Amino acid sequence: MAKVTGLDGIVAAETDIGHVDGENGHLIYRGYWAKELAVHYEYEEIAHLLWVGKLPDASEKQQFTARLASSRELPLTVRRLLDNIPREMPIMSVLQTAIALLSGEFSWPPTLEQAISLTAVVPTIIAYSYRSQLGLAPIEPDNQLSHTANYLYMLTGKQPEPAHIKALNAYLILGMEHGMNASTFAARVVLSTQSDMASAVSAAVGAMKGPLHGGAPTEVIAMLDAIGNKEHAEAWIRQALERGDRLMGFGHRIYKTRDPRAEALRHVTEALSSNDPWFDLAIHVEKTAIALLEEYKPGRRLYTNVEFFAASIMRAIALPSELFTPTFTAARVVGWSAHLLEQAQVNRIFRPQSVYTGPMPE
Ligand SMILES: CC(=O)SCCNC(=O)CCNC(=O)[C@H](O)C(C)(C)COP(=O)(O)OP(=O)(O)OC[C@H]1O[C@@H](n2cnc3c(N)ncnc32)[C@H](O)[C@@H]1OP(=O)(O)O
Ligand SMILES: O=C([O-])CC(=O)C(=O)O
Repeated sequence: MAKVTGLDGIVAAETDIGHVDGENGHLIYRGYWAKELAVHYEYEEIAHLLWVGKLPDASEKQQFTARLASSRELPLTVRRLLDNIPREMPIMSVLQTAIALLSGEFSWPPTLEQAISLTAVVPTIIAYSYRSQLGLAPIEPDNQLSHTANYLYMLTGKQPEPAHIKALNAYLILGMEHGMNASTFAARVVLSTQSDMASAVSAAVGAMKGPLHGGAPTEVIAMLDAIGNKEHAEAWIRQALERGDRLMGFGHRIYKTRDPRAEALRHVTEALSSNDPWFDLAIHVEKTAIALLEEYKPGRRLYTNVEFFAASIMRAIALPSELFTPTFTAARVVGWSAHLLEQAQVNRIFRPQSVYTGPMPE
């Protein structure tokens, strides 16, 4: 019998939120192409779409944006925690701990209000923790700025460039939702025990940080730095594949063609990075890697995933690599909480089976 691993092909839930069509390379959020939403709408509007089920009209958008902005401040308990946590703790671990702390104020069943307050506070926790690691004073949120602009502002203390806001907004929207990926599944499993939304999101953050999931873009930068220039790309990738290493930013359980988010992010990055030799190298490495993956892993259909160009876009807007996975988390918290609201509507505890392969008693 074939080894049972990874729940490959198993349907764990029905959802109205997002659809990942892996054969055709399509991603749909509640009936809309995600790649279109990313360039025509703002973070707040797509959060509304994913949580409430429809795009907001102008007055709904205004009210909803104000609601989200008014929840950005850190609760005192979280501020105290962040002031006392060791500085060298990775930001994802800080985030996981801070969200777990908030679970004391959350209870079953999950609500839209809870989704708003968690989503609003995640960028503040990231920026507070990032600045504290650098020995810098925190920047209070500016409620006149959009969710995306305020995140960049809290990181740097400077008014962000419009082109950076636009690019980050597109990335955050494309990162919000992706069906039953590992972190969303983890969140739904925790909530299915009638635990609270913050505990479920804290578990999702733990799943997100692994290098096979949301931790990959940092490794993409490391790979490109190690390759260094176009002339070394082929030899470097061959050696990696011969050692049995995985190329970060390539391969996907569902996409058997190019991830549509990679395509969309490549276009957004191109607009910011014309004449950037690093981006030129990234394009060359992508092409070389796809060809070599087919040579070393024939028939596995391994293509670029979102993380390859997530790394490029975050680098292009001058985010340091330790912020890559936290920034992805600031996007995905919307999808997690949308799934948790949905899970509560149809809840039944998740309890798959295992096949016992150990010895039996004498
Ligand atoms: C937001 C996201 O989470 S996007 C994904 C981000 N993660 C990465 O970029 C990490 C690199 N990619 C991977 O490790 C994988 O492709 C995953 C984790 C994304 C998907 O894994 P799975 O669907 O379980 O694929 P699985 O591990 O079964 O791989 C199938 C085959 O392709 C190979 N393969 C898969 N991805 C890669 C890769 N990136 N580099 C080299 N080989 C790979 C495997 O070694 C395996 O080969 P085999 O048949 O000889 O054993
Ligand atoms: O769907 C997956 O398995 C991983 C992924 O791309 C995501 O979570 O965005």
